Amino acid sequence: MMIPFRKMHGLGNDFVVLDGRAADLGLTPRQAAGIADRHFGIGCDQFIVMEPAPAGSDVFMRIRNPDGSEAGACGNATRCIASLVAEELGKDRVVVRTIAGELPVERLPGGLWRADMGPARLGWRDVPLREACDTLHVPLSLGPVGDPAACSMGNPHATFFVDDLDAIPVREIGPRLETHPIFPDRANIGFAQVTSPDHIRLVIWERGAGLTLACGSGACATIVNAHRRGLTGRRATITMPGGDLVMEWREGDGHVLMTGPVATSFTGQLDPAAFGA
Ligand SMILES: N[C@H](CCC[C@H](N)C(=O)O)C(=O)O
Repeated sequence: MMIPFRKMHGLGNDFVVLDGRAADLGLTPRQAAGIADRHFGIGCDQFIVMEPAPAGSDVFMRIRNPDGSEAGACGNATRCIASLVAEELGKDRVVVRTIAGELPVERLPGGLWRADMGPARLGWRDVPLREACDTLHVPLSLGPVGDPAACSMGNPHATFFVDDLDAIPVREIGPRLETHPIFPDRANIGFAQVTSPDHIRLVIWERGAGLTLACGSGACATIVNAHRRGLTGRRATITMPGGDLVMEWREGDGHVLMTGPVATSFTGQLDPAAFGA
């Protein structure tokens, strides 16, 4: 049985998007992993399925990494899915629901979308961490990095602030930090170089996906952790290999606003049975 898919990305953080709203697609984790495989499948950083909208939202977004793990947040995909549903509904503002909450997203001029990614969760149990500790200074170091700040955006993030981002061996230390026992659910690992009070360079080793060109929830965690550390204001542009996101950690409710582009690369049809049982 052939089913339609859409290949999308946000700053090169790419997704295969399927629509499971009319009927459960019945995909197995093995089929999802096969579709996400860059050699034997279509290839993507995350595998996204749209599911029926719970009350108070316009769509439910199910997020899986290529390793099959489910995630509670995906900022770049949130903008992409919002743009699809907004077009369908003829609206400029929609609500995307994930397992972590309701995310209002609005269309801005110039093809940009601003997502309210909800509040940053700052407690050690929120991240989560293995034991009680100050999430502003997590007792962890490896090679040239150490002393990260940690928070959750519905998924776990640790941010290492560095002086020279280009000197960090991300591919070597990223996977070791992702799976460090201090993170019982693993973690997305951000390496951030603050270049001014309103600009940060960021590279992310993503949980369950590895090195990506951009990470929306990672950018959210970075602006939060940078401001908590007194390194930036509440607003900053975050430059990742795939491009820029404009970020704000809003005063008052502590929600994180993320503004950036969306793109469709191509659409097609696929047969799930071709990717295993
Ligand atoms: N790898 C992440 C999910 C995708 C996050 C990223 N693509 C984004 O844009 O936020 C995790 O396991 O929590």
